[in-house]
Amino acid sequence: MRSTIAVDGFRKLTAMSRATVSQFAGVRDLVKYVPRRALLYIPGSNQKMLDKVPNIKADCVVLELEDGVAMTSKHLARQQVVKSVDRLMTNRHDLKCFELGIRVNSVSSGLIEEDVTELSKAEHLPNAFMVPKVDSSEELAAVFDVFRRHYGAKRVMDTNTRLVIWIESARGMLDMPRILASALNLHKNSGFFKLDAVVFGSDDYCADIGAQRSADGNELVWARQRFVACCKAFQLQAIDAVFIDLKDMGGLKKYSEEGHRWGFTGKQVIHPSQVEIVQNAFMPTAEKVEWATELVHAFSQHESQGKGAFQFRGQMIDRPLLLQALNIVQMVERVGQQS
Ligand SMILES: CCC(=O)SCCNC(=O)CCNC(=O)[C@H](O)C(C)(C)COP(=O)(O)OP(=O)(O)OC[C@H]1O[C@@H](n2cnc3c(N)ncnc32)[C@H](O)[C@@H]1OP(=O)(O)O
Ligand SMILES: O=CC(=O)O
Ligand SMILES: [Mg+2]
Repeated sequence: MRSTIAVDGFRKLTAMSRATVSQFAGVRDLVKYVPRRALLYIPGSNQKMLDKVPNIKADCVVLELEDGVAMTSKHLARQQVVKSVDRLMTNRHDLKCFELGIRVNSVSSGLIEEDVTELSKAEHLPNAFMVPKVDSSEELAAVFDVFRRHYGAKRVMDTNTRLVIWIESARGMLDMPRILASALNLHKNSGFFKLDAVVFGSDDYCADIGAQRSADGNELVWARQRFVACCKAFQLQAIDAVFIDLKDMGGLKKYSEEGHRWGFTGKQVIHPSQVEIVQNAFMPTAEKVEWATELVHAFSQHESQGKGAFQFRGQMIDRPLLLQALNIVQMVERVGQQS
C-alpha cells in the first residue's frame, strides 16, 4: 500500500538525518504539525456514530453541529457533543486520530451563540474549533467575541486549541487573503486560537454562485486553484472538497489524487469507507520521502558552508524547496508515529 511504503521509507531515516531535520524546527514547527489528509464528519446528533470515534483512524475527526445536523436536532447534538468531547479528551492518548475538532454553526446562521453557550459547559476544549461559512474578516471578530464571553478570556487566549475555518461563498473566496491575514493577526495580537487549516466548502460554494455540479468538476477548477494558492500564501493547510458519491470509490481516488497533485493537504470525507482511499492519495510516495529526507540533509550541509542555493540531483535547490521537503518529512513522521 502506498502509505505503508512511504512510512517504511521514512523509517529508513538515519539518526543523523533526523537530527538534521530538527535543525529546521524554526522554519516549521515539527512538533505541532497536524496531518489532515482525511477530515471525517460525525453528526453530533448521532450517538451511535459518536461512540465510534475512539477507533476511527481519520487524521481529523469533526464533531459536527452545522449542516450535518437537522435544525430540529441542534439541541440534542450540542448536548451529546459536550459529553463526547469530555469523554474523548479525558482519554485523548487513546484516540487514533491526530485531531478532534468541533464544527459550530456559522456567525450568519445566528446559531453560534447557542452552540458556544452549551459547549463552554464542557470541562475540556477540543484540539480545534471549526467555523464554517466565514465570508469576511469582520466575522472573525464576532467569533472571538462569542468564545471570549462564554469561555472566559483565559480559556480561549491561553491554549493550544487551533482554529480551522471554511470558505464557502463567492465573497469569502474573493476576500480570502484578508480573511486569512486577519485570522493570523488575531492569534498574534490576542492569543486567540491559531488558524492552522482552511477548508473549501464546495457544496455551499456551488449553491452560492449558482453552479451545477458535474461529473468532471469543471465548475470548481478556478475556485479550487485559487483556494490552494491563498492558503499556501499564508503557509496554511488547504483541505479539498467533499466527494458525495459514497459508492464511487474510483471517482473518490481520482479526485483525491488530483487534489494532492494540485497542492491540497487533505480532503473532507463523510463516511468511514472513504478514509483510507483519501489518506493513501495524500501520502507522499516512498521515492518522494527519500528525496525529501536527502534534500533536507543536503540543505543543512550546504547551509553550514554558507551556500543558500546548490545543485541536488540535477535541480537547483533553495529555501522554497527545503520547505516543500520539510512538509513531506513532517507528515510522514507523524503518520509513522500513529501506525
Ligand atoms: C457536503 C457538505 C457538508 O457540509 S458535509 C458535512 C455534513 N454532513 C455530514 O456530517 C454527514 C456525515 N455522514 C453521515 O452522516 C453518514 O455517513 C450518511 C451519509 C448519513 C450515511 O450513513 P449510513 O446510512 O448509516 O451509512 P452506512 O449504512 O453505509 O454506514 C455503515 C456504518 O458506518 C457508520 N457510519 C456511517 N457514516 C459515519 C460517519 N460519518 N462517522 C462514523 N460512522 C459512520 C454507520 O453508523 C454504520 O455503522 P454500523 O455498521 O451500523 O455499526
Ligand atoms: O461544508 C462543506 C461544503 O461543501 O459546503
Ligand atoms: Mg458547507
